[in-house]
Formats: sequence, C-alpha cells, structure tokens
Amino acid sequence: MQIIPSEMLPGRDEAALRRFLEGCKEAAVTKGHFQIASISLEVKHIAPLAVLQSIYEPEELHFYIERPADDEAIAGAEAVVQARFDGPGRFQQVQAFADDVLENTIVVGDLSEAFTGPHFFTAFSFEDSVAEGGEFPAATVFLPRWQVSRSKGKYGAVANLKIDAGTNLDEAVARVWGAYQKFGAFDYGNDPANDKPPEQPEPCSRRELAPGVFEGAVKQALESIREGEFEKIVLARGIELEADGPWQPLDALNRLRERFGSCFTFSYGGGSGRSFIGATPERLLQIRDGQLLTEAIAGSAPRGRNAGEDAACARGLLDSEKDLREHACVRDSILRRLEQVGIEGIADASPRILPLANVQHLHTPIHAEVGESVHLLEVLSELHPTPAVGGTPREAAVPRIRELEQMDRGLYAGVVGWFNHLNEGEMVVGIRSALIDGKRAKLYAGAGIVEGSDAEKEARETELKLNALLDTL
Ligand SMILES: C=C(O[C@@H]1C=C(C(=O)O)C=C[C@H]1O)C(=O)O
Repeated sequence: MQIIPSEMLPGRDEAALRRFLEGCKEAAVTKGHFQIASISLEVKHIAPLAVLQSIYEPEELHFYIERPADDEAIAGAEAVVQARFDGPGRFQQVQAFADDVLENTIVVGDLSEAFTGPHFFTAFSFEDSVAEGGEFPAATVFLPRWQVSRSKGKYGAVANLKIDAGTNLDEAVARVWGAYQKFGAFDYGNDPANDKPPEQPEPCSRRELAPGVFEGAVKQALESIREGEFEKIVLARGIELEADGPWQPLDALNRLRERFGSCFTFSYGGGSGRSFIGATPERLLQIRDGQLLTEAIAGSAPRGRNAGEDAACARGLLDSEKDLREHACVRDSILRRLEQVGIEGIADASPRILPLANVQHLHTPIHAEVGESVHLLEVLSELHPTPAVGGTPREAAVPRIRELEQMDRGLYAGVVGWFNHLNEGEMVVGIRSALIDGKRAKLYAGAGIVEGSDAEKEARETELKLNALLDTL
C-alpha cells in the first residue's frame, strides 16, 4: 500500500483531487493492474447508521457495526472490489485477496484517527462450506465504495475508487467531490424516509425450522457425551417469522442498538436484498495496536424481575457446577487455540457475570499481545468456531451439529467484522441474529449442552435468547 503525504490532501479542493487520481491512473497503467484510490477525510458530526440508511440499496453490499458502549460505529456500502470463497481455506483466501488489493492501493488523507484508510468487511458462515443455493456464501469480503465512521467524538468518511487505464477521471472527480460535499455536511433532513416514523410490519406467522427436533437432539447429544464422543456441543433451533409487509432491517437495527447498548449491533447486506442483523454480546477477536481481545461467554440464566431476584439468578449461575464446566470448556479452548498460533492469552481463573437486557451470562475476558507476524485472519481461522457456538473437541462435536439440528445455520454463529491494513480489526460472533429476506425473517438461538444439561431447560434458554430479536421485530 502506498501512502501519499496528507499535505497533498485532495477533497479540500477539486484540482488536488484530480491530480491525485491522475497519479493513480498513471500507476494503474505502469503496473498493468487496477489501483484502489482511497481518500480519507475527517468530517463534522456524522451518524453512520443514518448515512447508511440514506444510501441503502437492497441490491448493494453493506456492512454496519456499532457498540454504543464503546462510542464507535462504522458503516460501509457498495462494493468496489469483492470476493467470495468456500471451503476450509476461506480465511486464508480472504487474507490473500486483501493483501493483493492492498498491494494495489494508494491512500491519501487524514490517517491519524481510528477507521481511516481502507477497511475490508467480511462475513463467514458457521460451516466452512455452504450448500449450492445457500442464502450467503461461506466467506464474503469486500472493500466498500463509501465508508463513514464515528469513534469517540471523531468522525470520518472514506471513499474508495477503482482506477484503471480506462477510467474517466472527470466522472471519478465529480463522484468523489460530490460525496465529499455530501458527507462533509450531511443533511439528515434531505432523506424523505425521515419525514415519517418508520413503519413496522406485523408478524403474522411463526414456524419452527426443524419442528420437534430440538429436545430430541439434546437427548441424543447427552447420550453421545456419556459415551465419550465429545464433552460439549452447542445445539440451536431456528424459527421463521412472516410479516404482513417487508421488514426494515436498518430500523430494526436502530431499535437493537438502543436496547442492547453493551452488545455489537451489526447488519450485513449480501447484495441480494437479504440482510443478516443482530445484537451479539460476543466478540470473537479484536486486534488494535498489537493488543488482542477475545472472550469466553457461556453459561446462561434469566434476568430477575427485581434486583433481588436478578442477583439470585446471577449467584445461581456463578455457583452452578454445570455452567462453570460449560464455561471452562470455552475459555480453555480459546487459550489453547491462541497458543497454536504462538499467542499467550491471559484470563482470570473464574468468570464474572455479563448482564444483558434479556439474559445473563458467565463471562471471561481474555487479552494478549500479538506480534506483527500473526495476521488477524490467521488467529480467526484458528478460533472459529469456539465451543461457545460449536463444541469440544471441535473435530468430534462440530460435524454432528448439522445432523442433530436438521437445519442449515448459514451465517448464524458465523463471524462478521472488519479488518484493515494495520492488522487491526474487530470480528464478532453472529448470534442473537436474524436473517431478513423481505417479509420473512429467520431467527436462531442455541444453548451449550454438557453432561448435566436438561433438554427442557435448554429449550427455555433458547426462547429467552430468541427474545432479543423477537421483541425488536
Ligand atoms: C449459541 C448461543 O449463545 C451461546 C451459548 C451460551 C450458553 O449456552 O450459555 C451463552 C452464550 C453464547 O456463547 C446463541 O445465543 O444462539
């Protein structure tokens, strides 16, 4: 990646922008390869979700992630370059694709703040491969044409353009200049959608994706655990809702982020009119400034109706031998997997409570230092799926999941997130999620099964987890 000094910052005037893009075109001709021109600008207050909503096209790719508690949000829309992969090598393929794009990227602008420069957005399904005709590919990566972000009171906009020998520079300049004017002083009042309150369709039917399967699957899994086939497996159930009109995924997202301020609210649009949205508590991996954060979240209890009942539920969870064992499976597996890629994770010996609006969990934050030689996607490929959504030992448990659940998880319990050229990124686990396709929405929730689990109780737990999305839709 080539970085042009920020004094040459285009966007402040159109002539400088043209000179920068001319340079990119010359490079494209010389190298015989397209160049990505990436222009980052600090802008005045901007609300990434509102901007995304104003430029949202169901047929275009988009990505959004926000954790209100961190005061950070990033949105990207329209793919300037993209790729899809399938199979066990998908993480490495995404990395190779990004490396190749970055080799041919020329960056200019305000690069000192978070979320500046080009960012890649990704979505990985739970399984390594998806069946032909699946709703989303096993791996998608794209670099957006537009990216807007908020990070602790700073706001940024990035435009990425693909420039080759045939690019019409007049059009390219007009496009970026127009976008700069738009994002530089974004007018929320201009969006006709803001004139009326969001319309919410009413759900009119609900069906199980695999009727009558869940409790039987738990019992079968318990049998396999007794026989020593595996120690833990996470089994999920799915429901499909149908509404009297199309769901509005970004309106639902707005409600999710209000209700689940400590969760990662995300939306990924695959470009086929379908969106995968959710509010997940679970960070799979964050790397920033060489510091890695991950966490074990496993073991669940309801929230109480008052402070006393709530505390009693929390105490029950912290004292539950079964939940502590289930939790330790996840924590120990993450530590082992990190070790496989030469990373020493540091974690407390006993978990704490993570309260969410609808449930509470056992939680162990894990942190580590990472050297420059380990790529984020390499760590990701080792970690996914953790026994929080898969099982342990992974090789024995994960292949049994599909057979026991009798449904396709798709992106549920997969990974969505972003990464950049600095080996920074944030990847979250796609749970507490819904796949929205017009009037239809598929919702999934799972529960960890270990020796001592009770099928009926686990079914109730999945119901509590489904509520995160049910209440919002
Ligand atoms: C699998 C899900 O959640 C996972 C399972 C948990 C459990 O069994 O206690 C808790 C948090 C998550 O790791 C889900 O929400 O669908």
